[in-house]
Amino acid sequence: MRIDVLTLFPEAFRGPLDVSIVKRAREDGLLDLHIHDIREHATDRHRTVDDYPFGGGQGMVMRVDVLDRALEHVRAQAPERGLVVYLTPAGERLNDRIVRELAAEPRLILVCGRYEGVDERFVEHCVDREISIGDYVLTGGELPAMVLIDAVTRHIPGALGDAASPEEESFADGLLEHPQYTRPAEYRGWKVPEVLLSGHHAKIAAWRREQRLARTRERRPDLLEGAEGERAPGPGSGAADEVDER
Ligand SMILES: Nc1nonc1C(=O)NC1CCNCC1
Repeated sequence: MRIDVLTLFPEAFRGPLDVSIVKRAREDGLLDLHIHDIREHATDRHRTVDDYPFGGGQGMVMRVDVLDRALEHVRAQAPERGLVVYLTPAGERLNDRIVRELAAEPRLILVCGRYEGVDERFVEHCVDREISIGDYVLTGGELPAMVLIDAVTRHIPGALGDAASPEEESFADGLLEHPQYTRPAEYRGWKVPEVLLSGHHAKIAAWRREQRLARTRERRPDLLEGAEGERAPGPGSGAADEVDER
C-alpha cells in the first residue's frame, strides 16, 4: 500500500511513523510512505501558500492553485490514482469501518490543512473523502494524518506479525477491549481475577467476552446500536493479541 501526505510541515512526521508497527511495515515493504511539502508548489518568491478569505473573516485560507499543483505533482509519482483524503473536523468521524475501507485502497493521498482550512474549490473538485478524527480543533491536519496512517497500517496483511490479526482487536466486532493483566499476580493487595489464573481457556474466553459486553454497555452504548453498531458483536474471540512491538 502506498500513502502520500501533502503537508506544510514534513518535519512533523519524523518520529511517530519511524517506530514500532509502522516502522516495521515500511521496512518490510508493506507500506510505501511519502511525505511531500506543499510549499514547494508555491510560485511566488515568498513561496505563498495561503491568502485572506474572500468575504472577510479571521485567519487565512490555503490556496486552491497551490494545493492542486501539489496534488497533481504527487499523483504523477505512482501509477495508481490514489484516493484523496482531506483531514478536517467537518469530515466523517473516523471509525473502524472507515479505517477498513481506507486500508483496502491501493493508494491514499492525505491532505493536511492548516490555518482556517483550504479553499472549498479544492475540496469540491480534488478531494474524494473528508475525514475527522474527532470533534475538537487541532492546529493542523498532521496529527490526524498520523492517526489515520497508524490505524490503516494495522490492517495491511502481515503488518501485525504472524501472531495477531486486526480481526481480534477492539472494535473488530463492535465491542471495547476487555481488561488486561500481567505479572505480578498480586501487588499492594491488588489481585488479578482468579479466572485468568485458572488455565481454563473456555472460562477465560467467556469472562473476557462478558467484560467486553459490560464495558461497551457502560461506556459506549452507542456502539451497540445505530451506525456504530453495524458490526454487531459476533462470536467472541477476545484472544489477547501477541503483537511484536519493536
Ligand atoms: N479534528 C480534526 N480531525 O481532522 N482534522 C482535524 C482538525 O482539527 N484540523 C484542523 C482544523 C483547524 N485548521 C487546522 C486543521
